[in-house]
Amino acid sequence: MASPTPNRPSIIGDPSGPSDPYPLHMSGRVISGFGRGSKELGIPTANLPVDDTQTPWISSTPSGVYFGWASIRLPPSHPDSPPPPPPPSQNEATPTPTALPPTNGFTVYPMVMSIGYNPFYKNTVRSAEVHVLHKFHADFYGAEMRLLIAGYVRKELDYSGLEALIADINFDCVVARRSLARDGWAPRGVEVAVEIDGEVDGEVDGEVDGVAAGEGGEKAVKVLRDGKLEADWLIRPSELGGEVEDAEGK
Ligand SMILES: Cc1cc2nc3c(=O)[nH]c(=O)nc-3n(C[C@H](O)[C@H](O)[C@H](O)COP(=O)(O)O)c2cc1C
Ligand SMILES: Nc1ncnc2c1ncn2[C@@H]1O[C@H](COP(=O)(O)OP(=O)(O)O)[C@@H](O)[C@H]1O
Repeated sequence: MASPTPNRPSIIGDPSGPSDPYPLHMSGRVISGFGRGSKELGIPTANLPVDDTQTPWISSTPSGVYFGWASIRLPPSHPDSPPPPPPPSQNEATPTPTALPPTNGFTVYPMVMSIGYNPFYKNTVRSAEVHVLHKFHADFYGAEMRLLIAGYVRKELDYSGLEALIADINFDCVVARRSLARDGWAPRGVEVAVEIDGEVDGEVDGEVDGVAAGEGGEKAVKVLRDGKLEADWLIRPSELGGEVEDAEGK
């Protein structure tokens, strides 16, 4: 049984971006798990159905921890739902050149996830569980979620205790944030925000809201607007349309 993994790198991959076979895609509506994430770990995870007819790569991918981007279409009733776009102005002939393309009600967040059997809990069914690196003010069961999985962090482990599992997951979150907060790993055509707790690539070169990164262990938010990673899958899915359903898919 494992203790928290010692001395592992806090940043993964070349600054230029993911390498083969990444990025991988996955999507579905958020379903319930065993209810342990929030209650036992303090780390909620949004589960997606594991279905190899929809997601052919999933049966051959190693169980373990992955990181990337989650795009979620929250229902209008959700407290974190983005405001609807303003109606087009009569006077505005062409959009301003800096305008970002519409995201069709989806918002893109950094995420870290586990695919596997959770050996600490000895699950018998393989699950895919996403911890979105964002503080939500309500659950979003039933919401449509799309994933762009950018890389692999580590294999899943059994642990000597809950504290060791939590410590490793918390470090996975650091790895995901630091790895994603680089233009080569950020989605193109959409603004994303990543909370970071130190310098990335030598300096925090995006817009920083709040305190300077790394000061006194406090976190800063790096806003990335110049991402290079092709991410149409997240923000302009071809089959978009239809009603945005409320929680639980109702
Ligand atoms: C980033 C991340 C890493 C994880 N690593 C492990 C692991 O190494 N071993 C393990 O048994 N479970 C691991 N888990 C799964 C948690 O045990 C799981 O999220 C928890 O059991 C909650 O499950 P539930 O949502 O079904 O209630 C990980 C989860 C996340 C989000
Ligand atoms: N940051 C977050 N990341 C993932 N899920 C979140 C987050 N914040 C709130 N949630 C909600 O919490 C649910 C997961 O809670 P959890 O206690 O792990 O239960 P379950 O076992 O049903 O997945 C998600 O389905 C989602 O609706």
